[in-house]
Amino acid sequence: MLDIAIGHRFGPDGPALDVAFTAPPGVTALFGRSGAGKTSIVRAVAGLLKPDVARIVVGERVLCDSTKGLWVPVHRRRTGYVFQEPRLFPHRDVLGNILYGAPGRSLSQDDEAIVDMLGLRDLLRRNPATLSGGEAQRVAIARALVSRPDMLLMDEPLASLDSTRKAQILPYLERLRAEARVPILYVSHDISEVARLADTLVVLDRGTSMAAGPAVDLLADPALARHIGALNTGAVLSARLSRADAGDGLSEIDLNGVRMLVPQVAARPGAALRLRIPATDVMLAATRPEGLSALNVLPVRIVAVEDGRGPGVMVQLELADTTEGPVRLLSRITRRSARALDIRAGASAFAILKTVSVAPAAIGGAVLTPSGAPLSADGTVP
Ligand SMILES: Nc1ncnc2c1ncn2[C@@H]1O[C@H](COP(=O)(O)OP(=O)(O)OP(=O)(O)O)[C@@H](O)[C@H]1O
Repeated sequence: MLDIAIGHRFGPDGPALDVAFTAPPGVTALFGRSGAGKTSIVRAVAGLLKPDVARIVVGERVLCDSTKGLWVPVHRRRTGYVFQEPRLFPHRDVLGNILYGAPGRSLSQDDEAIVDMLGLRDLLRRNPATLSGGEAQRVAIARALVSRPDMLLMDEPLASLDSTRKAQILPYLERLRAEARVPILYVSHDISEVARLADTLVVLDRGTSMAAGPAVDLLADPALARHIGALNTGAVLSARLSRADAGDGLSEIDLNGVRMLVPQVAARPGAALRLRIPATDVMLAATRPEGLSALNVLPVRIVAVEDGRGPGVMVQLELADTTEGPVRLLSRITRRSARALDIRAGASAFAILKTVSVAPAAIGGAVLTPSGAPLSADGTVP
């Protein structure tokens, strides 16, 4: 459990930070535009920034409570910090970097498990200068974990990597989420990363926490689109792989009884998948369109229409033919189209999804290359 309340002002006329959220165990993503206050929160949790007023509790440990004058210094906080750049020590090999906080010690059994989880076994004697950006970042994560932190702070850990390296390291982070027993505070401005990794999402806007809650719910909340950004809003759905090879490089997935085609997924039938469908990739039609190249045309019911500030509206939809629980999507269309199609709550319509609109990098639980091709077993792009 993570309990954070921070009030701070950077100088008399400087920007203010006023955030409060509680997060269950797992990955909590801090998401917001540049200057929203993400790094300041992480620095306050680490003990590097002393807010004017704050109460920060990690699990059972109170790290800071300004009403009681309680302030645990940085070196006693037991937080592991991973920065955007790996910041490895160039004069030590990988093993020396991993054990930096424990000089003279060798890898314990638990450390060995961390090394294996992050795929570093064959790199232990390498000089950091010879590592790829993704490998170096995995070493930085191992170094943070080996110090046995109560909490892992990751500030844009993938931001300096290109999309191929990102795709390679994401499965390790998914493993970390599953296996690390510590809460993870994860800063990112990449919504597909957030959709893939976050259990809890905290949406920040100009120093204020606008919303905090389950990532799946918030990412699909039409009312939050103005803070998340229309381009970033989209449904995050759980699906099962029904046919890995549905021909033509496609797989068939099952969304509570509704079948959908996506770029081929490298997993066994029945595998659980996490799917992100950006609102801007969902079109609407009042009648079933004919002669369309899109493979996924799905009958839907309109749940809500949320007016934005610009020319667009955010439409919340529910798939009509589900056999189990409801499946909700979002569609962003222009206000003009909404009027022309008479889109209003309760009406029926058809949602049109192009297969390519299911971004491969946004599919969790299976590893795909940017082209949609499956990764080879060792995580490299074939
Ligand atoms: N030490 C400081 N003195 C003055 N202003 C600061 C200081 N640290 C941060 N700020 C300001 O506080 C605001 C929040 O900064 P912060 O770095 O937390 O944002 P962020 O969401 O992490 O942004 P980015 O995505 O660009 O890293 C910004 O306006 C920043 O300029």
